[in-house]
Amino acid sequence: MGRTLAEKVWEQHVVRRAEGEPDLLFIDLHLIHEVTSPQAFDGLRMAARQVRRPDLTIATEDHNVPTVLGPISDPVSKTQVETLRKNAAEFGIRLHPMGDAGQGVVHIIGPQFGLTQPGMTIVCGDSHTSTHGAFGGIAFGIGTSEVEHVLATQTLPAYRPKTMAIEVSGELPVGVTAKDLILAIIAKIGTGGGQGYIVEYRGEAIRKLSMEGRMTVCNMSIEAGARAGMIAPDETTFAYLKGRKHAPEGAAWDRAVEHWKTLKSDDDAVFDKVVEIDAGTLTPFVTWGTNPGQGLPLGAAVPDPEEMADPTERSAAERALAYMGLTAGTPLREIEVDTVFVGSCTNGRIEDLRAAAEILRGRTVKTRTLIVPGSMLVKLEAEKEGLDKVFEAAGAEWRQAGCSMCLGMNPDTLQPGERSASTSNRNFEGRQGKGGRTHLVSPQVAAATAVTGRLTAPADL
Ligand SMILES: CC(C)[C@H](C(=O)O)[C@@H](O)C(=O)O
Ligand code: SF4
Repeated sequence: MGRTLAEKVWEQHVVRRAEGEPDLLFIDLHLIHEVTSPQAFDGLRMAARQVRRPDLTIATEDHNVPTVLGPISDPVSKTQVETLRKNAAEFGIRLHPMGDAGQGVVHIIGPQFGLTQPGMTIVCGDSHTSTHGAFGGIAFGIGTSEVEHVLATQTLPAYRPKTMAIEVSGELPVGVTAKDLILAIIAKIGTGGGQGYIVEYRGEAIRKLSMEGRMTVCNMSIEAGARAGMIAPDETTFAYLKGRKHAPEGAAWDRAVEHWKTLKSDDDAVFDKVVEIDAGTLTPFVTWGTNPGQGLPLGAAVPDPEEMADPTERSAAERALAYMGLTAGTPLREIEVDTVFVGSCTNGRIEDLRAAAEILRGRTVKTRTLIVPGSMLVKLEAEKEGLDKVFEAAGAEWRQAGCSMCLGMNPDTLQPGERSASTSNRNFEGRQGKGGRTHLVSPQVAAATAVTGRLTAPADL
């Protein structure tokens, strides 16, 4: 019987297997940030251990950094960042600190440097590590004790998840993006729908996505509860990687591509579960609630919990509407927002910024609008293209790289009761600041919303 892509990559990394025990996997790349690493390094110190493979480990500062130039004023954030610097120096780990040209959100810098490659196992103490699966590897988030294990041994014990195929047939209509697709997928299968699975996104619509789009899709796998998300590498993947700083070169590149071409599910591979979606039926998607599965097409209205048959779904919706300050039946297009955030590891890449700039060019924003490049390199690229000027002319704020308003761990937050349209991946209660209300959207919808002050698609402008 044929094997799935996930099974192939997994098998290639098993260094020890024993009956009734988790497999011990070799880890090809370990990404580190300031929030989930301090105790792991403390553990190493206490056990007098070294980092086994500093060459396969890379750190960046992202969650706690301010996105305006200047020092960190919050004492907790400052300590976390200083601790990471101390640990990186002591254990010999490459670090991209604030102000460094390589700094950025951990899931943006791996791919941009070509560190993220097909067929790899990649881990990080961060749930959105699934982003890297867009290159055809197995990438997943781990807890801090696992971070310590990987630092010490470059291996990780893990049980192999089941496999799910999400087949996306057809073509995304004009104006419908990878973000709309993944929001629609999560609304369909639910925030627990992927639990226990590695999802492989397949089909014509996936093949047509750029690497940026594929990363957006894989990024949010975790929001459907999946352990990881992945997409088989192809010419789009190879073209993206070629010439990047850590990509193989010359003969090594040719050998790598030969291997990468074998990384796909066999035609007769059997998935434990298959979900089918027709991309052609999709329209821009937005969330109305407090989990990423509570989403609807922008043309719909705020749903009525009374009409929900499932009691759990109904009470979740009631609570969400109360928190979000929304009334059932209100057209989503009439919801007014105070703030627009374009950024994060979901939509903080160059293509996302270009899309937002295209809409904002020659227009003026009605809301506070933060445009935050996912990395300093994205910032540089955007500035070379003059996108910063477009944003500033429209009245938006152009910032330094970081997680920013994706989560309230730095100065970019919502005030209680404030409402945002945000290109990030989580709309949980308080996610962007205590009492803040979040609508997850694509960069295109975010930019159009900034122009009107209401949830808007570019086609409405
Ligand atoms: C702070 C970190 C542990 C967290 C995560 O694991 O994802 C954050 O990145 C998030 O997006 O919620
Ligand atoms: S940008 Fe948001 S989702 Fe991504 S790592 Fe940072 S906080 Fe987590």
